[in-house]
Amino acid sequence: MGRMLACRDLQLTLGGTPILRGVDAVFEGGAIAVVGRSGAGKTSLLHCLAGLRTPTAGEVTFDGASLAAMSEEDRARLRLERFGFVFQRAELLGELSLLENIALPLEMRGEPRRECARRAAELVERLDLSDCAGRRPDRVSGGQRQRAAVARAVVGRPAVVFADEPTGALDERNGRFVVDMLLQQCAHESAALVMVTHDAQWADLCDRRLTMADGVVAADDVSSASERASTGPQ
Ligand SMILES: Nc1ncnc2c1ncn2[C@@H]1O[C@H](COP(=O)(O)OP(=O)(O)OP(=O)(O)O)[C@@H](O)[C@H]1O
Repeated sequence: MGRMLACRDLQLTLGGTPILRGVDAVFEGGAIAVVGRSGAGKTSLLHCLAGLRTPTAGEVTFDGASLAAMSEEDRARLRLERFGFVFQRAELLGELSLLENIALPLEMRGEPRRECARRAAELVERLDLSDCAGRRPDRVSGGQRQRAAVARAVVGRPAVVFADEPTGALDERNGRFVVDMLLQQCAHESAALVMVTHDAQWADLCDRRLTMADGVVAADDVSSASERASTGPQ
């Protein structure tokens, strides 16, 4: 895989305060954890990479194209068609069932109804949501909501899934289940995963760990999970 997503000398200043102070990184696929202390700039980096926020200086490119050079409409299309998102709280639409929420990105793209329904049903099955797919988000557990958010993020076969503290609202057991599902589904759909987390145990499950400190990349390591995988069984 080539240089799918990259940023060069990325800077973000908000209200006169430098938040990102020159971030260089290349994301070529696999699962990347973005870690670091509170306030280090993890969420700000994720928002810039995903085209949700315009950096003050520097550049983000996706498949070689600069996000800043695109019109807002083209960036919105990029987010809808090539990116998937999972936030700390699932942010599902309360008036729709889980199944309808999962199908929504495909419907917004104007895909045929039958295909939307087929694909959403496939994700419901894969994420073990069959029992509650017809219910609204306020009638299911936090773990089920977050699994539906994972399904919605991958339903459109994105190139990159951005997850910001996807387990923040869950207990450890449900958190582990959601991270496992997220990793599994991204691998299944060949999507890269960029996951902001403060939790070292989730970062260890990723292939790579980008450590942010004070608005810059302090370390960029291959994580132990990936080293174990490449070493193979002894
Ligand atoms: N709109 C804003 N205006 C001014 N400062 C902001 C704004 N948004 C965020 N910040 C500051 O930018 C810094 C980085 O925030 P960011 O949310 O990117 O960090 P983070 O590493 O994700 O933190 P956390 O782990 O607590 O979520 C923080 O010091 C935050 O207070």
